[in-house]
Amino acid sequence: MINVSNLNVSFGANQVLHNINFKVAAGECYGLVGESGSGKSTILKAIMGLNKHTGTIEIENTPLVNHKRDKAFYRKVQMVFQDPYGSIHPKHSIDRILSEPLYIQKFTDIEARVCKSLEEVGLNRSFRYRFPHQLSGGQRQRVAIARALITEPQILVMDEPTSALDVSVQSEILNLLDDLRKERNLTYILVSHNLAVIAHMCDKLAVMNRGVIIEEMTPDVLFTKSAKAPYSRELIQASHGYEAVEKAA
Ligand SMILES: Nc1ncnc2c1ncn2[C@@H]1O[C@H](COP(=O)(O)OP(=O)(O)OP(=O)(O)O)[C@@H](O)[C@H]1O
Repeated sequence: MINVSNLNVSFGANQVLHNINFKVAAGECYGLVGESGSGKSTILKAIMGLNKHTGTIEIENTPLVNHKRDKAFYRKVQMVFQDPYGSIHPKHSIDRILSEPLYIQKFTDIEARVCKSLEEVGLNRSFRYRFPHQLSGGQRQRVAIARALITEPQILVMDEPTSALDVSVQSEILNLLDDLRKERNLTYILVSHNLAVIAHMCDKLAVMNRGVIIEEMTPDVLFTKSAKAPYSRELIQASHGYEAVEKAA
């Protein structure tokens, strides 16, 4: 479904991604973990065409050209950001926020789709007439997820989608994302610094350090502490998230 090969990104003389290679199968959740500054967000931004890059990014065996992304791309791939307050327009009603992508993609049954998408993320219809500042952080992230999914993309790319939320709300949103993936056979790429989140959500993960993928593994490697690379072992040892993983196991 997604095939990234020899991806390189530089900002001026500073090369921040070095030969990144990974594949994500349809219906899979692929995690990216690593310290702050390791290049996780830069990979997502390259996929979304938000920064210049070299190398190849293929979606369903079709290479994306340069860093430009067209309407057909956004029909297939959508992004959910860390901060729902920053990613949805603060002065637009929820109805307008959810309707806009439908108009852009030339859907006709807009009202029915808006109501259905609110229902799917656990918000009732009355939310249509509210504004972002009237919602809690968790409700705003539900709206951001509804907006990302309203045009029925196949792929969601997510950058720390729960880290701006209260701990009590984080698992609700993660469970919602997990359920939606299973219901719709969606493909996810999920960035998180929290190994417990990645272990809970992902089928496979890549450990990153300084713009390089150090090791790819399945979540059971986190549970069994059987990472191969010394850096991955250190990251797992150092992670509070890993303690949570151990407790949950
Ligand atoms: N627009 C930019 N201009 C210059 N340097 C940038 C830019 N965006 C990112 N970088 C640099 O690229 C490197 C990787 O950043 P990136 O945000 O991808 O890391 P990250 O792993 O997502 O970190 P975090 O977990 O803190 O979000 C960092 O050194 C960062 O300073």
